[in-house]
Amino acid sequence: MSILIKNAYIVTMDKDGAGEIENGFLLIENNLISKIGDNSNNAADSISAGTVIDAKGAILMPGLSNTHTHLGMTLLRGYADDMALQAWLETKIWPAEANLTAEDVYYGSLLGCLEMIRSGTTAFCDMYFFMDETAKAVEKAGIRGCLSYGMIEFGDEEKGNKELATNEKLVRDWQGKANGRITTMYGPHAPNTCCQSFIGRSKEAAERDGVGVHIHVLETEAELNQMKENHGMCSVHHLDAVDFWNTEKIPVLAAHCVWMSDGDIKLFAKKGVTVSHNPISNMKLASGIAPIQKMLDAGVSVSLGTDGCASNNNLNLFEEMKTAALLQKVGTMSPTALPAKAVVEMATVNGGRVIDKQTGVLKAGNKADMILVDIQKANATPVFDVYSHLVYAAAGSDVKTMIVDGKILMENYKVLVMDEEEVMKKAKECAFSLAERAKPKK
Ligand SMILES: O=c1[nH]cnc2c1ncn2[C@@H]1O[C@H](CO)[C@@H](O)[C@H]1O
Ligand SMILES: [Zn+2]
Repeated sequence: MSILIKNAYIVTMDKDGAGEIENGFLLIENNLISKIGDNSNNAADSISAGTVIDAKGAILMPGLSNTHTHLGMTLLRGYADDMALQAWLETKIWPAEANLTAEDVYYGSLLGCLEMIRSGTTAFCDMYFFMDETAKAVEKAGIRGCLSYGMIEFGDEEKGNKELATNEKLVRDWQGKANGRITTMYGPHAPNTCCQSFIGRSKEAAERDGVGVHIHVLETEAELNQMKENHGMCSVHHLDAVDFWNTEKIPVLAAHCVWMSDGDIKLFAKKGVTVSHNPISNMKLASGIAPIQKMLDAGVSVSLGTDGCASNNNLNLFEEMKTAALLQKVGTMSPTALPAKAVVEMATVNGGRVIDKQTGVLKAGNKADMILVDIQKANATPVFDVYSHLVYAAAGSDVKTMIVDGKILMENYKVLVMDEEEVMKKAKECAFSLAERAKPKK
């Protein structure tokens, strides 16, 4: 199987390599990129391929990576808004989740995959329940998923053992499946919903199994205050005591990181932790503004995430890129903070690196995960600077074609891997039935 894409404006995101190629070609053989180059002299004409895509009028770039989602929560899009995080979780979200079924999570996940395909996201890191169902949805949709089970034990050892066993089963059953598109992590939920020793144990299990860890950390000021009151230190230092941030053996992914001190940032830089910045969720729940420019200056690898659809309320990383840039500028009162190219790097290179080292950059030998962004549109006229266009003017709905692992998932706006109408219909049925079951009993 080979695919040749030609006449594209290629944004490789390869710092040491090709950079941008105004009129380029890219050859895919099986699931890998085998060649990439300049086509202004029609060099691609001598290459034969099974499928040829003429990408004139489009940007070819690495697919985006969404490093923090709860995919099953797409069913709860718009279910509870305009609330503070703790009240939102305790009075609305957790009671609804208590009624979730496997079928709900399957269709919620499939709907999430569909939305990601339509808006340019080729890979994501998830933390939720019924993860077999999310894995099945990822298998069908053709994208790349790094799946963790959201473990919550509230200091209860017996519950903790069960939670660890459930996550372990996910790792055993799915790690490396679907030609490596499905990978797994351990997902201790947060430092204020899991105790320190449990989080330490989940890190040990992850190292034993050779997979990463994914956690929420310092999302709210309330968490910071609670940790200081109960343990005399912030969540980052509390978990450093069990060596949680050590990335020598496995990747460590920390979502939110809004209330990080300068010392926390230094520690993350030194340890090599990947941060998932979720600006829209942080704004919607009024959690605060994460110090992203400071993190980048300190050398922390920062990626982008949407969080679940109940706190965003979509999975559109183009919106997230623009919001990230704007929020940093207003947060630091500096218009030069978080410039466009740095944001694109977060959504591609940095996110890709934590999911699969062979993704996030278009270069020979990497996996063939990429998108075509349509620029024959009013909102793309003119394009002076491609990064500025992608962050400030482009929309998720401008993504016209997606290839993951060498397979075309969407071509010229047509999704090839599922019946869209059917998926939306089923997801809607599941969502309304779930809301009905979650109503308080009289
Ligand atoms: O922003 C958030 N902060 C903390 N928890 C969250 C957030 N969004 C979703 N969940 C919750 O995390 C668990 C995942 O396993 C779920 O209970 C989900 O509702
Ligand atoms: Zn979350």
